[in-house]
Amino acid sequence: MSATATRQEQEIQQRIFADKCRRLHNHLLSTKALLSEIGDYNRTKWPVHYPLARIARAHESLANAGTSSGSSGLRRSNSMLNASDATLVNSLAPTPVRRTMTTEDVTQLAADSSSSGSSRTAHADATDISSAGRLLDPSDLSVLKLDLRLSYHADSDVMGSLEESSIARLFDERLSQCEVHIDKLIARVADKSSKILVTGDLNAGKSTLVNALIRHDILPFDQQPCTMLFCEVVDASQNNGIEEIHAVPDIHKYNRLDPLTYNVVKMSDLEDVVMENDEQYQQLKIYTKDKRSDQQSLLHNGIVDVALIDSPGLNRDSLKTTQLFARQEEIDVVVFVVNAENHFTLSGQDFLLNAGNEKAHIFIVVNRFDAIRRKDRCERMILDQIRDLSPLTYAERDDLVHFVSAHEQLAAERAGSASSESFSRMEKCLRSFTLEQRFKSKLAPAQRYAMNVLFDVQYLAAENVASATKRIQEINALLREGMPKYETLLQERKESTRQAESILDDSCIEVRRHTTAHLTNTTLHLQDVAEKVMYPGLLSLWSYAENVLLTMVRHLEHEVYECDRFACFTIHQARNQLGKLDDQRRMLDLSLDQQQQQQQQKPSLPMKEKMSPASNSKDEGISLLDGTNASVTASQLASVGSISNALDTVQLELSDFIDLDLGHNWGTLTSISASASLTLLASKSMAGNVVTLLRLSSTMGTATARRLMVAAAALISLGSVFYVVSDMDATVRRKLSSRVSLMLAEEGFVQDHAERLTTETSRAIRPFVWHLQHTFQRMVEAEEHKRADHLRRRHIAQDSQIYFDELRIKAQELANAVRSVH
Ligand SMILES: Nc1nc2c(ncn2[C@@H]2O[C@H](COP(=O)(O)OP(=O)(O)OP(=O)(O)O)[C@@H](O)[C@H]2O)c(=O)[nH]1
Repeated sequence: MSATATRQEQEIQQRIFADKCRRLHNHLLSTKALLSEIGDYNRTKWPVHYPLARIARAHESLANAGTSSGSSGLRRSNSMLNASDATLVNSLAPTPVRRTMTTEDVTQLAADSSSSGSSRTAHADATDISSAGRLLDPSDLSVLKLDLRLSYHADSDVMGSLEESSIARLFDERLSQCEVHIDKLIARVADKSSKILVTGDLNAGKSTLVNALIRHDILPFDQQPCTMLFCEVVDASQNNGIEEIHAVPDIHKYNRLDPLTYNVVKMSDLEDVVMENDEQYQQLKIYTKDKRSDQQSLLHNGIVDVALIDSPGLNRDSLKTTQLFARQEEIDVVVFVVNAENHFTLSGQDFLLNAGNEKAHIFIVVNRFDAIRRKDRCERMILDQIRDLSPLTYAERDDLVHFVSAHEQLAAERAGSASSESFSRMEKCLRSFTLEQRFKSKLAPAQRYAMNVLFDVQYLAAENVASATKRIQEINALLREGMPKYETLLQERKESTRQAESILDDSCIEVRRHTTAHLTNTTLHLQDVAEKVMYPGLLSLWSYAENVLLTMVRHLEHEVYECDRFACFTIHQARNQLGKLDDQRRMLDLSLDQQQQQQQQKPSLPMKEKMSPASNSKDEGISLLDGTNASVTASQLASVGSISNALDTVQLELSDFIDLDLGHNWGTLTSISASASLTLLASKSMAGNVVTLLRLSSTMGTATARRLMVAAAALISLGSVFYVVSDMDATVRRKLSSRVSLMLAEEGFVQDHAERLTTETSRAIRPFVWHLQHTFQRMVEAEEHKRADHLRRRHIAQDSQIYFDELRIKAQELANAVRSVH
């Protein structure tokens, strides 16, 4: 193939690659937007349900399996792996990019979530969690898994104590981390250059390898750990062809054109800076020249700018290791250097697993192979490890796993002899992996990460559809079960209110009826009362009249008091009846509460007890129905004093003592005045009698007859006077009783008291009716509030069900689009 054809071929390849970059870039942006949207939804609408309980069960089953097999936890050491480590590593292996979740998967998931301990779960559980309490659930979640370093027990309260909101917060943080990482991936996809990170355990020969790759003894190497900071080696063409070393304190601020952002280090000082760096510099930027041609050199290759980054050894210290873990996110190719004498240490395994979240392919260089006596055995053992740690790398081991000696290569270079075959092949493969298979080295990691994120989103979306469906079913059941209770409550409220009003009305009517009848009867029979007063004689007539009056007043007072007592009794009875209604209400309240408790099946009884009606202040009205403070005494109702006051105005008058109208007791008069004629007896008044006699005498002719008549008239007058005097006590009683009756009638005595006692009765009973109505109202409102809350929660669950179902489809479509970039 001619040079022009090659160049044209390269240009076509570049354009195809650029198109893939653009498409992947867009898909990454969409994935990030999706995560951001989920974060918003998680924060504001529906705390995303996370399948913790399932993970806990998985952890427990793994722990049990671990106990029986005697496997140990993760240990950080340089020792070779033993058999149990290999088992563990197997369980830690990262997931390959998984197929998109189908509708059947979601259905299965929904079924799983509603039936705990399903076979699928049990199967996944047994292999998903590490025995170190670290959450690893590769069959379900990878990128969005929450690393809750807890020692779980499915039957312990740990899961319960992790509030939904706490999980949602942790999940939100995880989403944010993923968004940040996707930003880095976007930047990496957009970056035209390729970054190769050379990493591995301490003293694996990383620096020696970099030197060998650039054919330049530039990086210091030593038997002792020596690389203390990241050293990025790039072609001097990126620095106007000038070989220079920039020591950079802050890599984010580094600008080659701004000398303030770095210090230039002399080549002679490089070793000191690399070995003695005490956190002064974050990175060295080494611009160097590779004398070889574009076809041979990795740094200047005619296709992309390449940076080789030498890093401090993995197990140098935790800070450096953490930096390295963070750093590998922004590089395209990981060249993992393994010391052939040590194989993969646990630190190396950890790093590879972490990197495996997005990099399916890792370029592995097994260095110091010259020092190995039984090379085939070493090769076999290391490949076995790789198979477990990075299956896709193992699958392409011919291109991606190389057994070399960097030291020998450098020696050959110094001696001017040819490179070893193994090293040349390794270089060729690395060049191909970095330059020609740029999709695999640069885009595939981003694609893989996005696919894993989108699979996790689909998984969680399906989990949440199932969870929302379950919640809707639960709420529907609550609403269904609650409806008869609510209707009963409404019915009870209506009936009780009707009964309470009826008790009040009946009581008032009864008190009014009784008071009216009783006091009317009393006023009609006042004279009978007066008759009980002893008459002391004519001389004490005045005080007798006073006594009569007082006795009547006392009697009236007493009868009013009796009416009051009747009212009290009626009120008491009404309260008892209302109390019974309130007892029924409380029983109803209690039964509703108990049913609710049973429905909720919450063990937090103390809280519930506080809420129960028996101890709840909401029933403060109960006290109104009990005890002495509630009893109504007659004195509270009766205003008998007002009767005496009213009758105080009754003054004794002369007419109270003399009654000239004798008709009312003529029989008495005839016994005293026997001489009166029958005609006269029929007369109605004293004056009329006398006048009649005088008229009769004038009509009689004889003087004797006239005398007789005069005498008779005089006798009658005398008899009448005698009668009046002798009947004076009866007159007093009669006159006073009628005067008092009249006055009471005028004053509206009976009506006033009937009205007063009716009002008082109503006033005394009404609060109890109100209390009953009020407490019923509160119960109804509480029930309605509960129902409204259920409806609100159901609405949210329904929205979420739709949202997560759409999200699942969206993630599925996006995953398909990401997958199509190849
Ligand atoms: N036998 C042998 N020795 C090697 C090889 N490569 C490197 N070494 C030696 O191993 C020691 C460590 O080499 P370095 O290149 O400093 O190793 P490193 O991984 O960069 O070390 P740190 O940066 O300190 O982690 C040196 O003494 C090298 O000479 C090799 O292929 N074969």
